[in-house]
Amino acid sequence: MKSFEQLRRMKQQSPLVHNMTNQVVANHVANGLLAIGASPIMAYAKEEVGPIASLASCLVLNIGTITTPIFEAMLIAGHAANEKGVPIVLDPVGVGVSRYRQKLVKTLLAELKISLIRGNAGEIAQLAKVPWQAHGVDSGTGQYSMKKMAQEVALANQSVVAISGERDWISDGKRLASVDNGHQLMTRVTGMGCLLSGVCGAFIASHQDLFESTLAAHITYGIAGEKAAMASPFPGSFKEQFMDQLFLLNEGDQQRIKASEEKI
Ligand SMILES: Nc1ncnc2c1ncn2[C@@H]1O[C@H](COP(=O)(O)OP(=O)(O)O)[C@@H](O)[C@H]1O
Ligand SMILES: Cc1ncsc1CCOP(=O)(O)O
Ligand SMILES: [Mg+2]
Repeated sequence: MKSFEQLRRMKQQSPLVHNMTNQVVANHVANGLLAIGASPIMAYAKEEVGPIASLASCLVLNIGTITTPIFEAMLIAGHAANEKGVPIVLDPVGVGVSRYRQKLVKTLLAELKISLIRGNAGEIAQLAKVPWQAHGVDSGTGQYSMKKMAQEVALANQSVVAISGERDWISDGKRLASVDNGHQLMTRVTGMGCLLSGVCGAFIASHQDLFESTLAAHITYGIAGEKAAMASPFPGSFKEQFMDQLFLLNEGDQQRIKASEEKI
């Protein structure tokens, strides 16, 4: 796994990541992307999202506080990105909480070519149509195999799928990997999944292989979480430490990798 080589390449390129994210986390996502070495831009107006998505290195669509005008702008941005071959990440935040979100996500998946669908177990379970007790925007609980869910949703949508949690699962339908890096405190700060979606976008933008770059993003992000938790055991200071650790990630952290690829 050449995760840190990919991190270095990403930093060199400093990809422009166009985020159409939610109101809760926009600042957190922009700061995290800057800390790790990417270049964020947030833009939502239908009049400008097409040109911005066309010149970006990646487009991230996050439905966390979606409204109909933003949804319509996402379609414009998405079509522009697809036309130029700009990869799209979809974070279906809380897709299980309302029929409205389900309908919007269905349309996004039908109309756009999405490179990566990244969400927690509750969100991906909703897309997989398997029983799950999601808890608002949090993952909740369920019995269905996460690795099966990742594979199935990847095959159904012809995209890479990443499910986050204590163990992350990444699949493109043919390959499957798990990542055990990360720390429980990451669930005590809002926007940690949303920022991960942005970071995945930055890695994908800088590498040819979607599966490998998604894996590298999860590994490095999880390691930053572990290092931040060593320095601060409480959510407020953890959040600040986490930003610092995104900035400090380097090849010396290689030995912290806890990930494996499985044959399927
Ligand atoms: N229990 C946990 N232990 C370790 N890391 C976790 C745990 N839960 C989530 N993470 C990490 O936190 C990050 C955000 O994941 P998650 O909380 O599932 O996303 P979301 O905020 O979208 O629900 C990921 O990097 C994931 O690996
Ligand atoms: C709390 C909340 N409500 C709507 S979006 C949002 C943020 C979700 O962030 P994350 O999925 O990264 O935990
Ligand atoms: Mg989330």
